[in-house]
Amino acid sequence: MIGGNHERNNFSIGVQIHDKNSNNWFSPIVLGTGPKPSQGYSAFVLEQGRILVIKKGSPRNESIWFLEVDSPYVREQKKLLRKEVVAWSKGVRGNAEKPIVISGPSGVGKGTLISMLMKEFPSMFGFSVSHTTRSPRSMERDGVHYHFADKKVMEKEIKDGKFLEFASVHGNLYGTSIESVEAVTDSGKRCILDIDVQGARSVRASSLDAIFIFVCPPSMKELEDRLRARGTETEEQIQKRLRNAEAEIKEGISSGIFGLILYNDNLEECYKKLKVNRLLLIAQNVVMF
Ligand SMILES: Nc1ncnc2c1ncn2[C@@H]1O[C@H](COP(=O)(O)OP(=O)(O)OP(=O)(O)O)[C@@H](O)[C@H]1O
Ligand SMILES: Nc1nc2c(ncn2[C@@H]2O[C@H](COP(=O)(O)O)[C@@H](O)[C@H]2O)c(=O)[nH]1
Repeated sequence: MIGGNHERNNFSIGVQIHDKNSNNWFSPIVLGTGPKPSQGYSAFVLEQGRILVIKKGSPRNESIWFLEVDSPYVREQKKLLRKEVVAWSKGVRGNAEKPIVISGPSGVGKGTLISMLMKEFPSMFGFSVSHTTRSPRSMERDGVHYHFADKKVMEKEIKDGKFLEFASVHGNLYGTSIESVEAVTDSGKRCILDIDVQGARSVRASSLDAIFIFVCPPSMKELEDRLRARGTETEEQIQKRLRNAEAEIKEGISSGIFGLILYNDNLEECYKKLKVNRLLLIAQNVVMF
């Protein structure tokens, strides 16, 4: 049941589950941010374990919401949290631009390609600033490159449902907050997410309709050279990232998560392919370059 609650003079939208066997009602963990309390919502049960919530008479570009009850994302969260879980996700009617998820092993050039795209099309693309528990590099600024977070605080925020996805990557916690994605989409730009393969898998299982791109290095030797030349990691961290890279590349190429696989050999060539294949990306065909 989705309904209005009066709690300490605050009107809020609550969710309760009815267990037919015991005839009991209980409150699940509610992940994500639901619609703002107001009157005039309608709910429609959709296939794939989702309920569409829409406000009557809202303008075409106003947000609509999905309450995920039994989607792959919710099933995954139930397993992780060992509790009953439902999740709100935001949808947009009209010509909303799909977010772009870019993954690939550390050092392959994702950040470089994203910077080029944002520099050339500043009003078209916006970067989703992730949270991480790793320490900032000398050139990195809090709130610009990452939200540098305390592990306990971030874990609590994950439990509170503030993250679209999160993963332990190379020994640190990384995650995309719902707020970070909304900040970009609310500004009318297409959101770009630079996240690892585990994160991409979680986004794929969520109801965020995105385009998924995997960036591959021309060889492991070249990847190693790029990581070393960047000079941001210790030898131990480079070795860890290279070990993880092998599994990430295997999964990136074979998992079917990614609609486009780009080889970043020559940077300019790779960037051109990223730009000219926008139509192919949108069609979500698997293309190898
Ligand atoms: N095609 C290329 N040829 C040579 N060097 C490149 C190429 N693409 C990127 N680089 C260089 O490789 C290094 C790693 O690139 P970048 O930091 O963009 O990788 P990344 O995939 O974002 O890594 P991480 O996942 O660790 O953030 C940088 O020094 C960058 O200048
Ligand atoms: N699952 C997520 N992965 C993320 C996120 N933000 C970044 N990343 C990935 O982490 C590695 C390492 O990044 P680095 O900045 O320490 O070099 C890289 O592959 C990123 O794609 C996130 O929010 N979620």
